[in-house]
Amino acid sequence: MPVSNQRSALALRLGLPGLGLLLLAGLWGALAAFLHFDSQRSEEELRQRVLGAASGYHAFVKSNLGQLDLLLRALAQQVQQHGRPELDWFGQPGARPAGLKHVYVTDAQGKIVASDIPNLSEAASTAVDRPYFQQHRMGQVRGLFVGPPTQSRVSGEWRLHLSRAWTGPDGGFGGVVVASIDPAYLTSAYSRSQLGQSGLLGVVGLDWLVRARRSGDQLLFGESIRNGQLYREVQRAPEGRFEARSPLDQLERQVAYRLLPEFEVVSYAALGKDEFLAPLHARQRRLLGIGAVASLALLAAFWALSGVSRRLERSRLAAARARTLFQTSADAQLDALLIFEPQRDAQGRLVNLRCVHANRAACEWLAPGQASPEGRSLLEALPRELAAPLFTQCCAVIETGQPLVADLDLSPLLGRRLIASQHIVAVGEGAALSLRDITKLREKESEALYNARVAQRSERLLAALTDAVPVMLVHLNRELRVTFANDACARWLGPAWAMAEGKTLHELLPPEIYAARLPHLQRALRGEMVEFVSERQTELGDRIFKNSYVPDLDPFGRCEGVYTVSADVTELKQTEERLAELAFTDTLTGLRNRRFVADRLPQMLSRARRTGLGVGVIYLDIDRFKRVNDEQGHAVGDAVLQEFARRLRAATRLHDVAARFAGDEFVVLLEDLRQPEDMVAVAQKFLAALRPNFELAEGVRLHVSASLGLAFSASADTPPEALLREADAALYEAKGRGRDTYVLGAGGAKVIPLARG
Ligand SMILES: Nc1nc2c(ncn2[C@@H]2O[C@H](COP(=O)(O)OP(=O)(O)OP(=O)(O)O)[C@@H](O)[C@H]2O)c(=O)[nH]1
Repeated sequence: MPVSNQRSALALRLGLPGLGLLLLAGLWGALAAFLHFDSQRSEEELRQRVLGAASGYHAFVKSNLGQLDLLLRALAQQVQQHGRPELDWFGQPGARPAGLKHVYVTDAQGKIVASDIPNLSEAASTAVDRPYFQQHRMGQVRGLFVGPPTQSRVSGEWRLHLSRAWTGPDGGFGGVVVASIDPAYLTSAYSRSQLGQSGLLGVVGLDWLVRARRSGDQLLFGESIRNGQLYREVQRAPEGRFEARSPLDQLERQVAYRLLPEFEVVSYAALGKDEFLAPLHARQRRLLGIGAVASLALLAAFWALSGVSRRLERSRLAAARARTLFQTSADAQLDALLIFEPQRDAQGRLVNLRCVHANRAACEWLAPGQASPEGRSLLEALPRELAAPLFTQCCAVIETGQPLVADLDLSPLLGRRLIASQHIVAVGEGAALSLRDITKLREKESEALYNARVAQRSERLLAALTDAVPVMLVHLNRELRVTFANDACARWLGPAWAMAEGKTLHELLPPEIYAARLPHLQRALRGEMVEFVSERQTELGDRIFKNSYVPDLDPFGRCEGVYTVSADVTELKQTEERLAELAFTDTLTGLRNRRFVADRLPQMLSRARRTGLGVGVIYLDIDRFKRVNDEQGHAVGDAVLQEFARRLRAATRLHDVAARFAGDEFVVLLEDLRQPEDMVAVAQKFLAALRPNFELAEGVRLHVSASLGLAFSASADTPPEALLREADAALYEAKGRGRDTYVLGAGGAKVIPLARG
């Protein structure tokens, strides 16, 4: 990040909270100053108001006491001059001072000698016990004495006695003149509008008994305040101002007082501090509230502003990171990327495109060996043959907003093969061009196309082959569902197999055939190669098939299905059978041959064990056959052999075997013989069959005889060779006996029981 950006970010990060704190400090500083000033001003106003009130009250008290004093002076003078006072004028309107209740005069003994009190009782007509009388009689008071308030014995009302001594005719103490006033009158100057509810007006004597005191509606008389602050203040100065909490009502007041030395009283006025300063306090609370709300609002505003600034900063950082990331990743990617912004003329026509970004691949592909296109116009930065069509395409994309995808052959420009896939998309007001190297992709595509064609050809070939071969080819998946069946299946197994794909073998095969095939299929699905031969009826008749079940293994050796290959081996089997037949047949005579005897004789002996019947072997040899050959020729010899064979076969039962053993030797195998003698009848039958002359071709007429050796056995334990040897030995003996006869072999006859049951 550039250094200037870092500085401005730091300034923004620290500046906003700093500014907020500064504003807060300023706000609270101004508020504190104002509150302080306001408080000072209010307290000063309180002081001035108290002083004003005290001053006014002082004048009120002084004036009223002065008037009463004048009255008492006049009264005392009148008494002194005339012996008794004239009190009638007190009753005249305007003559009686306000607040004055009564006046009376006492003699030197305290007896009330004149009074405006009507019907004064005897008990009440003396003032000898009154403090003011005693004070005057003792000569302790020279002027007006403002006595402490007393409560009337008669009415119970409070009275304040203002008294003055009068001088008797002898120049001594003559008595006192007294004016009783309502002490409340002294506080009648109390103005609620000026003093409020907790203000105070009061007069206290220097005996520190309250003459009268009013606060709000509360009046108080005669209370001692010697322990109060006023007492201490008056000791210090005759007038002054102080602040104190009243012990009487516990209210804090600003008090101003002034001594009236001529009446020995102190007048004082006070204002309740809380009440007077209540508007100030309310204002202060209001202002503090406003200050708190303003602070909160300020804090909230700055918090929001810092939040916005932090978000802005984060966004700016994220944008810078994204820009760097974009630049790095764009340079790292293999695709070429260019971003253009449009440049328009005054009429809004798109006249040029300016490249605002080109990554490394773009520089290498589109402007090889030249300066980066960044910051330059498309038409200048890129080779003309490339720039002109690109300009047209980009303009079209910008104007229509439709992306454009096309292939771009950069081979001529680069001198090497490079096919690029070109994508142009509208980005903002401009366009982004990206190019991807798809040379290999295109090569692979054409290779794939070629391979697909080859594969199609191979597939067609395979289909032609599989359909042409006389083999049924089927592929089954693991669920034994047909995925492929060649045409041969439909030809042999019926039209259902033409659409066998997707069907299960269970659906396609008759139940008994399916049951027979299933074990083989299961073995093949386990990975085993299975081969077997089966016969079945097909559309082309009964056929024999050689079946091979080949497991379809994937590269990991897992069996995914089974290929079944069923080849029609009917002809092959028939050929095999024919060949087998030929192998067991003597070609000259058509009888069985020596190999057949060797194959069948052991089987007969095995059967003999189960049936309990015997097996017989008759060995026959044509007598003096050599002479026939020699005299008649070999062809006649063959004809003799053929005729001999014919007569032998005719005389042999169907299940017995007549075979030419070799040359002129024949063997007949007999089964189910009860005893050796049963063979004798057969031998005689043979000899009888030979007896008629042999009528041969070309008029040749011959008498042919044969010698027979007979052997018998009813035991499977008898080796076939031994039985043949025994028959051969018997034949040899028959030859020795002159030929044309038979001999029953002795060995077999002796050891084998001839008959059973
Ligand atoms: N024509 C013809 N002659 C054969 C064939 N096989 C063997 N021979 C002849 O059959 C004759 C058999 O003679 P032997 O059995 O040895 O003697 P034999 O003349 O029959 O006299 P005995 O058997 O002692 O009565 C030989 O001359 C053989 O050449 C054949 O296939 N065709």
